[in-house]
Amino acid sequence: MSTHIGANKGDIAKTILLPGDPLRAKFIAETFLENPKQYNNVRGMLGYTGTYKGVEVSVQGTGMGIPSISIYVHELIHEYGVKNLMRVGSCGSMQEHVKIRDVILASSASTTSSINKNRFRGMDFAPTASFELLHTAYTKAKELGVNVHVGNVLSSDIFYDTTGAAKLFMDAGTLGVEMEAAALYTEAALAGVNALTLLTVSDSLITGEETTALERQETFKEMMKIALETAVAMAEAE
Ligand SMILES: O=P(O)(O)O[C@H]1O[C@H](CO)[C@@H](O)[C@H]1O
Ligand SMILES: O=c1cc[nH]c(=O)[nH]1
Repeated sequence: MSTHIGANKGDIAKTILLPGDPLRAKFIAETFLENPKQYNNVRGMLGYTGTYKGVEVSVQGTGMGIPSISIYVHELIHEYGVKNLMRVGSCGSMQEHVKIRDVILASSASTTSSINKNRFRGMDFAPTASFELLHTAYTKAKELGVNVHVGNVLSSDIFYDTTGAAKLFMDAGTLGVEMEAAALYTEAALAGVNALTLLTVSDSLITGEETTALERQETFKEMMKIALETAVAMAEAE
């Protein structure tokens, strides 16, 4: 096992879905995977491996925020050899044309976190999605008829942000706000593996609308299907 994941080498698939919420990991495993086996319960951060359309896929909760996802992604890549990492999360819309229940594919992620400033000695690294995963996921989203947007998101360190930072990023066309994509992209880039963030819009910073828990579960299914179909396409392309 690694420090935070109680799996043996070989227990975790090459391609993984990463929801922030460990119960979303359980839901994905139980709803979509054949023969899901739970490989992790350390800190209640559930992880499972099963198959989807014959392709081995894992799903691992990552918790909320950059420090938490950074730990899981680092161990998944460096201790378990994971190569394709797809975050499946929720976000707040920052643009009028991005509606509740739409899906965003984050081509890039700005951040209010200082983590990359520290890593890159005060210089700005641009956390970017893998083109192959992004292109494949966009194609699958269109095939599934999902209302999808592609663009920049903001990975914020503060959920209840009263600093006014959100407005600066909105004015620059940022599509939505969440809390992890910039870290996922940076960890993946440093290791030379593929990463993508898919987000379902759960609320709007513009209108104040929110989805109910049930609505969120149902509409999150579209994002989950896009990610799983992308996993199959990546396996077929090998
Ligand atoms: O739904 P998840 O994947 O947790 O993502 C979003 O929800 C959490 C905040 O409620 C943060 O983790 C944010 O990034
Ligand atoms: O980080 C998040 C996630 C969902 N909605 C938000 O407004 N922020």
